[in-house]
Amino acid sequence: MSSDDAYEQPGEPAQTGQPGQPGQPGQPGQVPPRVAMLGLGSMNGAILSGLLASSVRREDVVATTRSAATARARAEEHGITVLAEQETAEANGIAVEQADVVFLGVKPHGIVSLAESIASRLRPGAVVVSVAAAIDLAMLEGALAHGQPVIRSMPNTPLSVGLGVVGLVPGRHASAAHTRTVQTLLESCGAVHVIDESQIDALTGISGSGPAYAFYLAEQMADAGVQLGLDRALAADLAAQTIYGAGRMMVQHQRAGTADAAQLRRAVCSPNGTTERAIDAFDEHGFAAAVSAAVEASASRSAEITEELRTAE
Ligand SMILES: NC(=O)C1=CN([C@@H]2O[C@H](COP(=O)(O)OP(=O)(O)OC[C@H]3O[C@@H](n4cnc5c(N)ncnc54)[C@H](O)[C@@H]3O)[C@@H](O)[C@H]2O)C=CC1
Ligand SMILES: O=C(O)[C@@H]1CCC=N1
Repeated sequence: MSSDDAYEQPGEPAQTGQPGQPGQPGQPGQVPPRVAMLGLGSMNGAILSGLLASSVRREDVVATTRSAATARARAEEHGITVLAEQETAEANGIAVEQADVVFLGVKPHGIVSLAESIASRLRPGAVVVSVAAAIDLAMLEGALAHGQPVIRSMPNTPLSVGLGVVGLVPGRHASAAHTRTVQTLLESCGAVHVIDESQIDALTGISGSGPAYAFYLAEQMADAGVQLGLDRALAADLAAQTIYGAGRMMVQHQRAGTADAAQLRRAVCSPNGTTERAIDAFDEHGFAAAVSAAVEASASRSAEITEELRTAE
């Protein structure tokens, strides 16, 4: 390793966004917020798992689904109250009545009508957090009562295991205290960045869609291992544990300021060794261009959906 590649061993990072910080809801002396999760699919389900494992009491959560069968399955899985629209026409309105924080977790095209349907049932101080791609603050605020606090967010599914990352864009009526409540809640299961709305499409391209890029890389690594003669289970575990280990190592070093991704990569590449050949192969096959195009495509699609929904209004 050359001197510019040298890196020190970091301690455990302690900074904003790390789970396990003081001041989380649910700790002694703090009243945990009451939470409503409207829609309990991949994303809201991941947030719910992360919150229940860290900072929110089961009795303080009410969730909703469309079908009764899904409501029963999710209620059993998470040990919470889940109301189904199929059985209770007012399920979403009922779920939000006592809530301090309301997560809107349906597909983008359903967010505005969902917000409109609960507008009159929300407590005036309740903060509404949309997890939807592409739905901007103007659309959200326009669907709710004047003055209702709103935060646009872009989370990712590793929140379910306490290792997510979330971008938050506070709306006009979200006070510092509202933002702090949501930030503290989500910091119990991931890193949180408060950003400007102009940055959210780019953030979506990196961290919102990004877990899929890591899973795709793992799929391809495992497939390549099988082609080299490994059995599928071994190849899949080698790929998953390698991405997990590299990710944790990179986060620790980057946050401690001891090494960045490029330095860590170079430290694996022995001169004229195996990894150097692999990185050369990546470069010959256009790896950097492919990643750049993928992030750009996700960010552009987010902006495109915003335009589609705005013109459909
Ligand atoms: N899946 C992901 O990794 C991420 C998703 N998002 C956003 O999260 C939102 C949800 O996406 P997914 O969870 O992937 O979709 P999903 O389809 O898994 O979940 C949406 C759920 O909402 C339910 N639903 C629809 N209308 C409802 C209603 N009126 N009342 C109650 N439940 C209702 C659906 O039955 C479904 O189970 C989207 O807006 C997406 O942009 C954001 C970041 C990452
Ligand atoms: O694919 C999507 O549109 C959503 C938003 C970011 C991740 N999943």
